Amino acid sequence: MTSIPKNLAKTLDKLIASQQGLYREGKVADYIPALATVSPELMAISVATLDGKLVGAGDIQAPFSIQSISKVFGLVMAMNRLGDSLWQRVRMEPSGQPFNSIIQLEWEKGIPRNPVINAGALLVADVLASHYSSSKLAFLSFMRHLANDENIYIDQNVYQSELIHGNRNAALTYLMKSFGNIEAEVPEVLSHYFTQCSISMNCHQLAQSLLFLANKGVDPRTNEQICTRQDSHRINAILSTSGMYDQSGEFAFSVGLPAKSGVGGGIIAIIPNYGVICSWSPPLNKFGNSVVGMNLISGFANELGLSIY
Ligand SMILES: NC(=O)CC[C@H](N)C(=O)O
Repeated sequence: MTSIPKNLAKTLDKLIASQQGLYREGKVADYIPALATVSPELMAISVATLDGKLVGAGDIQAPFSIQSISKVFGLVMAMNRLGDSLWQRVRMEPSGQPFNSIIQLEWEKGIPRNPVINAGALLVADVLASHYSSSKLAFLSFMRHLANDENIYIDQNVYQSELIHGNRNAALTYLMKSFGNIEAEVPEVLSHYFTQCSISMNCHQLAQSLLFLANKGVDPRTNEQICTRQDSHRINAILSTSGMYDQSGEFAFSVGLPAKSGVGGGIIAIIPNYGVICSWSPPLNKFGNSVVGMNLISGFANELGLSIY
């Protein structure tokens, strides 16, 4: 069991100070033009613990586009709805390819490698779109419930930008549909997926929302079972092997925590039986992971010796 440092706030302040200027090593995502308008200099880190501490440093109140971090929440909803039959439509293997790659999907007959690359998340979006009468509303309600904040919103500017520039995601979904692995109409699936990616949240909200994954599926603030214990272990396993895309091996090697990144520059990392870290800094490396965000999480994890391996 990890020992909680008394001076958590000081540790986080020092980490933020150590990263000044390093955002220049990355590049803010611009394939979704609305994301390119965010200041590259913003950065934040939050840590939420199972015993109710919430500590942060930097721009912790600034909302950002959660992008692929939303894939974790979508997966929880789909696992709760479908149970084990979900795994007949999507696998749980690392892809060894960029997050939006198409090439593997045809070889593997429209079955995505895992639910956190785009193909897999679009498959999950199809599950939600076909099993909820209003999946977008259900998703937003789920996020508001977990964050305990009714003000969490969908950034319409980002949504429109994704819709206009979403040809690759459309191609992935049509390809899966051609193999019979998509039930709803493709535009409906895309609309759900872009909606969940366009949700804005800050580091404090994201860290708190994911505490259940560090606590065997139970939200420690309310004792509510958000997913089964087995599913929380499975999700953490998928995040460990695939959550940082084609840099997941390096992240496991150097940090050793289940994690998920998004092209908005956010990263969440689960510390089992302890809490959740969320970091944010918009400039990304070539894998689509935040440069400074990774430094912040690895700095914290290494200082406290948090690797699960
Ligand atoms: N890695 C990501 O955050 C990708 C999400 C983004 N909405 C996309 O589909 O390309």
